[in-house]
Amino acid sequence: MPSTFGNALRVTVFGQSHSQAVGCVVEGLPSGHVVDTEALGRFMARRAPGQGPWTTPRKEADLPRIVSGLNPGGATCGAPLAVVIENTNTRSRDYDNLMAVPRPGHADYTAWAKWHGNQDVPGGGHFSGRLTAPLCAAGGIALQILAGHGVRVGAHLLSVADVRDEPLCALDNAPASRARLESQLDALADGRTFPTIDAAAGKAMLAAIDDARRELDSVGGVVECVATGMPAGVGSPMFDGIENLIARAAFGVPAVKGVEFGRGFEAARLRGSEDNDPYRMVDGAVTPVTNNAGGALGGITTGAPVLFRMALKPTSSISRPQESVDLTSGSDATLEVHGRHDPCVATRAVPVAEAICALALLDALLSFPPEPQA
Ligand SMILES: Cc1cc2nc3c(=O)[nH]c(=O)nc-3n(C[C@H](O)[C@H](O)[C@H](O)COP(=O)(O)O)c2cc1C
Ligand SMILES: C=C(O[C@@H]1CC(C(=O)O)=C[C@@H](OP(=O)(O)O)[C@H]1O)C(=O)O
Repeated sequence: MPSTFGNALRVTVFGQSHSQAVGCVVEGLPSGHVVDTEALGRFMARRAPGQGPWTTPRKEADLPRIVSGLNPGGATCGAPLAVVIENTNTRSRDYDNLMAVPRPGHADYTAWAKWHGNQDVPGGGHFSGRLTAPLCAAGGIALQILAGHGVRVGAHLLSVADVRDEPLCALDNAPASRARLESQLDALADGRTFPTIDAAAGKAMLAAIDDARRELDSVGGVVECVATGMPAGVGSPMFDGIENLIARAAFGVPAVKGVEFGRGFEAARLRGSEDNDPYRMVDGAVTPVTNNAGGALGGITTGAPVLFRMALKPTSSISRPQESVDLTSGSDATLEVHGRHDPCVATRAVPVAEAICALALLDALLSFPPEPQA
């Protein structure tokens, strides 16, 4: 069961929600990058559980311990970089009744169908959202390396249930829109606790999450992510394009059910004359005037911001009685899920979108850069 992705930059995640630790091994990082461990810690904290009533109450410090891959000066040294994050706050008894009765919507039944009882159920095992902690550790380092190349990545919670935030200003590539986008990213990076651009939208989202939680239910949401500063010509046609790499990584994030780029599904309702991004020469460079493509054509970057959205389903572990089956007796059963769960997983998936975006783009830059012009 390979839990690995990437080409020149390869990331393998390991661990289960209630094993001693989760972590990752990152191969192919450029050497000589001094990891800013404080910035990495701050990035990890944005994803960590136990932040408030809109997250699972499980408290974890989520300290990324880098156990290899750095030289004595703290710089990447060319060897595989390994990160370990301890699991300190597990409560496996919450899962006693789930050993035989799978939760609808979680991976309990599919894991049983594959491994016939050998799978690790508590905390969701290797399927847990907890595995996004090592993704953030690897992605947090990739973000720092990309920043050194002038690439900036930022994400926000575009919607929860029916409540929408102001969208990122990235479908238009005019200078005024680019300036507006940078100011949106500045605002999102100001240390705010809830990741919306519009604070009022954030408040309404929190209310929607709280309503669902009090009704023993959950809600889903959409995370929108952008990367600015990617040069044109990075990527590959067919199977290793920018969209392929990002989508492959995004679907590794538990609960992601859809990914779209640029105008996304809305483009299917437009005419070519509306959807095409015209070109103009700006300061001697070919520049798309608009960005319906979301920064890639033919799998290769256009130089406009790379823009994608990922849809996360509502949390499957809800406290209402649900219909399931008892796998040991082969009979129908009613299930009540106990324990600590996120009432909306999309809120904590915002830094995760940034992490997988950074990993995919750094991989693309290392694996499929533009060829030098003769
Ligand atoms: C950050 C994050 C936190 C999550 N927390 C929970 C949770 O508390 N309870 C739960 O049932 N699912 C949670 N999930 C989702 C499940 O892990 C996921 O639905 C499950 O592994 C099945 O995978 P699938 O939905 O991608 O098919 C979380 C996902 C993420 C990304
Ligand atoms: C611990 C995290 O989230 C966990 C993700 C998760 C799941 O099923 O995905 C189930 C819960 O696990 P537990 O029952 O052990 O509390 C969440 O708390 C985390 O994201 O760090």
